[in-house]
Amino acid sequence: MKTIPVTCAIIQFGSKVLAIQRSETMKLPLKWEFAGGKIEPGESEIECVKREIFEELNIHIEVKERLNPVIHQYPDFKIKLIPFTADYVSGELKLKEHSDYVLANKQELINLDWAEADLPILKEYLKA
Ligand SMILES: Nc1nc2c([nH]c(=O)n2[C@H]2C[C@H](O)[C@@H](COP(=O)(O)OP(=O)(O)OP(=O)(O)O)O2)c(=O)[nH]1
Repeated sequence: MKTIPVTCAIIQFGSKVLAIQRSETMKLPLKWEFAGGKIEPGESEIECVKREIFEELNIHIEVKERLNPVIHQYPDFKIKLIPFTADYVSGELKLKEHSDYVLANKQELINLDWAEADLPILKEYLKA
């Protein structure tokens, strides 16, 4: 099965972190994730994550650090999820596709019902 490359951003708003919830009609319905999406042909990882964040959330970010990618096999597809930490820069946050969001303290994040591929990323981020 082919591995789909996906970027995502752990976006920091001061001491808070943004998590977003997938809608009922998306794959992995109602799971929480970091905003991002599939890399398009010819696009760099950083171009991808910035584009996806603007498309999904209407905000601009400054990308900070690349964390370790996670390869995860779901029952019917496989992804390589490439995470970045980022800081919010500008724009009014508007959800274009997702059903909900939270701005949480680091310790609160673990209580959400995450997409499985995100759990190792969250653990790495919380250790730092
Ligand atoms: N954006 C994002 N996707 C994630 C995360 N964790 C995780 O398992 N995924 C999965 C969900 C999707 O199947 C895929 C990301 O692609 P996408 O967001 O463009 O996918 P989608 O379901 O909206 O689009 P599609 O497959 O219907 O074309 O990776 C995450 O933290 N962020």
